[in-house]
Amino acid sequence: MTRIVIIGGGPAGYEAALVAAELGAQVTIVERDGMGGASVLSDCVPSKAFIAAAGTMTTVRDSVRLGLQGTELSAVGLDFAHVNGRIRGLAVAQSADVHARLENEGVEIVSGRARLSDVIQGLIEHTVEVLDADGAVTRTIVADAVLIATGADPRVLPGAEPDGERILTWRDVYDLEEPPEHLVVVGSGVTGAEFASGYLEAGVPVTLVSSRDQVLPGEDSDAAEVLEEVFQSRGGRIAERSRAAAVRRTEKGVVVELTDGRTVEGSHALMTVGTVPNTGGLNLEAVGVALSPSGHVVVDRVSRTSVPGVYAAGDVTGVFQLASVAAMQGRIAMWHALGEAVAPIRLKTVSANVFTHPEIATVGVQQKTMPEGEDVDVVRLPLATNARAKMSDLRDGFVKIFARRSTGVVVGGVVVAPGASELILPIALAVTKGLTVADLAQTFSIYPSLSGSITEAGRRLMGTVDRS
Ligand SMILES: Cc1cc2nc3c(=O)[nH]c(=O)nc-3n(C[C@H](O)[C@H](O)[C@H](O)COP(=O)(O)OP(=O)(O)OC[C@H]3O[C@@H](n4cnc5c(N)ncnc54)[C@H](O)[C@@H]3O)c2cc1C
Ligand SMILES: NC(=O)c1ccc[n+]([C@@H]2O[C@H](COP(=O)([O-])OP(=O)(O)OC[C@H]3O[C@@H](n4cnc5c(N)ncnc54)[C@H](O)[C@@H]3O)[C@@H](O)[C@H]2O)c1
Repeated sequence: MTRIVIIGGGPAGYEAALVAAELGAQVTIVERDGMGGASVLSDCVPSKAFIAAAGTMTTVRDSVRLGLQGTELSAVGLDFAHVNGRIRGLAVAQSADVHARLENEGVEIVSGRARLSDVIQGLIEHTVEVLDADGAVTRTIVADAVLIATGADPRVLPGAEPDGERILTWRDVYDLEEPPEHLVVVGSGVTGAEFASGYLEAGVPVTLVSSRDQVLPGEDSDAAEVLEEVFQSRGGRIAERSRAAAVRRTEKGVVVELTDGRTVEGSHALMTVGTVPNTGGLNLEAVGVALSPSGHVVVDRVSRTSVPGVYAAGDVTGVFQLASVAAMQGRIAMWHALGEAVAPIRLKTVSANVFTHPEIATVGVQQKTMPEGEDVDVVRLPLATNARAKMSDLRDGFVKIFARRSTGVVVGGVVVAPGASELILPIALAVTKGLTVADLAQTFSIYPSLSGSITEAGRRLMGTVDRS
């Protein structure tokens, strides 16, 4: 029986464990915090649960525009202690579900911190040590294949070290009993944008410190523009082209010092300036596992590292920091290690969503990365022209589809809308399966529906397909 040891119980680790167990391997997973990993306990699941509560509050407040009355709709608020208590409970319950599922599938779960401990490089077997909280080795496990799935932690800006009270990382916010009087979010990547949007929707005054010309520098520019407009129209402030040099505590709150000498004051600062891969203490260099200049574990498209029999998946590889990609990299590693036929990961088909208000979902080819002169046509339909959107008073957002002019094959798309994370699926399916704009155009969508804009975009693009 092939022996597999997995270090880290996040989506990369637990999805890999499920595949390996199903294929009959003897699987041990070592986790230092809790099953589900940071994704379930502190990052993805809690943030989306908070955003769900805050979004509901905005929906109720905005329903005044649809004619709802009877209570003080425009003044409803969030009970932070309740919301955060519910989120902590939800994370623990989700972690317990993952734990139970793994146990049911026969996976051995070991609590502790693991590290590789091969004494000689190049052997066919690998050795993993498990350490307790005091650093004592409690167990040594021999494996035919090891998966490193240790994730990433918040990057700490020197001079702005989190204290868990006023200077926070995104993992500290669920301990707040009261809403911040004024939250300064430092960093406008996906994490910063989501928290800035979520807290604003929760009724908290927010200033977003963005080091770039536009928030969400990696996303579609039109989408980022819509987000900025909505954020500012709801009273959010954006300090553009502002790089934080340090964050200081004051008597009443915090001061964020910018590199150009300006300052931004608030009651709390939320640091969202990126992540660092969790490779420390794993003994990777000694075992010969190559790291990139950014400190991520280098992997190929079937999750192999530079050491035969040692695989890596998820945020520790820095490939695409998404739970879905982590899970797929983990599964692929196990299929490969256990001799199954496996296709290398196809990153061009990954769909991703920014859970702001409105949401921004993307898949495939994007304008920012498209080489000049590419044989690609684009159509953009504003949400405001969609009948269903009008009925619900949705004004901000659009559907954008990219298709090859020569063949009509759909190669990418962007949806900016409430629920964009659900609406992107037909476009993702088209990109993954090489469907054409005609396939979209000829699909019956419901009338009235937001997805009607996707089939309509297909019809518009049909007219541009090269028929020569
Ligand atoms: C605020 C936030 C929101 C996000 N929202 C989304 C989202 O909506 N959708 C999405 O797709 N992605 C989202 N992401 C990204 C997503 O959370 C990550 O891509 C995902 O968690 C990566 O999974 P992983 O298994 O690689 O690592 P993790 O989930 O970080 O799990 C790694 C685990 O390894 C454990 N570990 C580390 N070192 C050791 C060791 N030496 N021994 C034993 N255990 C160890 C850690 O305790 C941890 O539990 C979000 C990220 C952040 C920061
Ligand atoms: N919905 C989702 O799927 C989701 C949600 C959150 C995070 N994630 C993923 O997690 C990963 C990490 O995202 P992130 O947003 O935490 O990190 P990031 O590295 O993507 O963004 C950090 C931002 O902080 C800025 N920054 C750095 N130093 C700064 C300073 N001193 N002052 C001001 N700004 C500064 C950077 O320019 C950058 O724009 C990403 O790959 C992201 O896609 C995904």
